Amino acid sequence: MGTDDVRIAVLGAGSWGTVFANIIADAADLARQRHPDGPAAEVVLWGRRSSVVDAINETSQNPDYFPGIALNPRLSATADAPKALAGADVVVLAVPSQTLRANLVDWRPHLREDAVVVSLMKGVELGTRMRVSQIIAEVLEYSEERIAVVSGPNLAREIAERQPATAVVACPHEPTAVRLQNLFKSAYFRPYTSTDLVGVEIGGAMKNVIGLAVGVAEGMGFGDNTKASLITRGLAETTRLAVALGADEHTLSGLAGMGDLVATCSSPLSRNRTFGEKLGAGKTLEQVVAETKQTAEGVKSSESVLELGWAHGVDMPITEAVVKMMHHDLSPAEALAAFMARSAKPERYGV
Ligand SMILES: NC(=O)C1=CN([C@@H]2O[C@H](COP(=O)(O)OP(=O)(O)OC[C@H]3O[C@@H](n4cnc5c(N)ncnc54)[C@H](O)[C@@H]3O)[C@@H](O)[C@H]2O)C=CC1
Ligand SMILES: O=C(CO)COP(=O)(O)O
Repeated sequence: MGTDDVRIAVLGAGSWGTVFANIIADAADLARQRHPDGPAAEVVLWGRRSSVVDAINETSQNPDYFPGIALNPRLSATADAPKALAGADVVVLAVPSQTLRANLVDWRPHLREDAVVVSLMKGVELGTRMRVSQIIAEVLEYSEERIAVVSGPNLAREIAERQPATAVVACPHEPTAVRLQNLFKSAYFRPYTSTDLVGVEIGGAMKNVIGLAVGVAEGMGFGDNTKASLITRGLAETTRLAVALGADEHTLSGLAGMGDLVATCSSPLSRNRTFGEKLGAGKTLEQVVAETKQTAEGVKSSESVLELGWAHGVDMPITEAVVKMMHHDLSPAEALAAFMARSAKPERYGV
């Protein structure tokens, strides 16, 4: 590798980690076409299961998640995390957020001293109520210019098919966000920058919770008025929480707020919406959990975001209903009745 070349490790070969690694490999090819003498980027993907790793290396496909979709042939995979991390300038994290802390403790000794870490995760940690960037800062003891987040309307399957999409790369230190924007910008993936880490992360965590509620409404057979009402009041709830935590309210009308909320709540590809839909259609929580093979972050994060709301005096009625349905045996019909019986209010209230 040349001195300006970049090595990027993506940790997590599930749905989004695989597709994001592919975006970076495609972006690197595009950059090389435009500037043949410019720095090269090498992308390596870490996965837990050797069957997935072998398939990526041998067939340039991830058959467990995207059978038939051709990944960039320059994308390599390994089941050896220290090997993936060796010399990596940029480390991208794509595991379920409740598992991150334990994984990071294992990975920490293998990270380069000056590595930049990027979270693709959309959750809030149970117990600590920490956003993912806060977990990274605590475990790795990194300063803010070395921690970034990517979030937006990014249903992995569509981007695996190289359909056009946009996202936000957020870091309080703008030059880091711009550097990452350049590494991730491909012919079909257009990242914007932001310095509002709090707004981008709360938008990502909350859209999963609201996606569960919209899914329940879908499963109960309700139509577009109900779903539009939940999306809009969900955005109000998200914005109240984010602003209470220090975010810029405009972030929540952007790609990582409204954009992701609309994509998640409209799409049968969303795992959170699908989870809610099954519950709304009458399946038991145990049945739905047993049928859900991929990560539906909102199920667990609903509890931590509700606690964040309580701690900051923020009214979060949709989140509260979701928590009661996911964790306290409230039926969808009871949740709906309680929501509609709330006291009358002006459209805009609270923080
Ligand atoms: N799939 C999507 O469309 C998008 C997902 N995200 C976010 O990306 C994050 C990852 O989600 P997905 O890749 O979709 O989930 P996934 O369920 O498809 O994949 C998760 C991966 O993590 C691995 N994993 C599970 N438990 C683990 C553990 N304890 N330690 C290490 N690895 C473990 C699994 O083997 C799998 O490879 C989530 O926070 C999600 O909200 C963000 C944008 C889009
Ligand atoms: O984050 C996503 C879309 O931006 C993916 O949503 P789900 O996790 O609900 O599938």
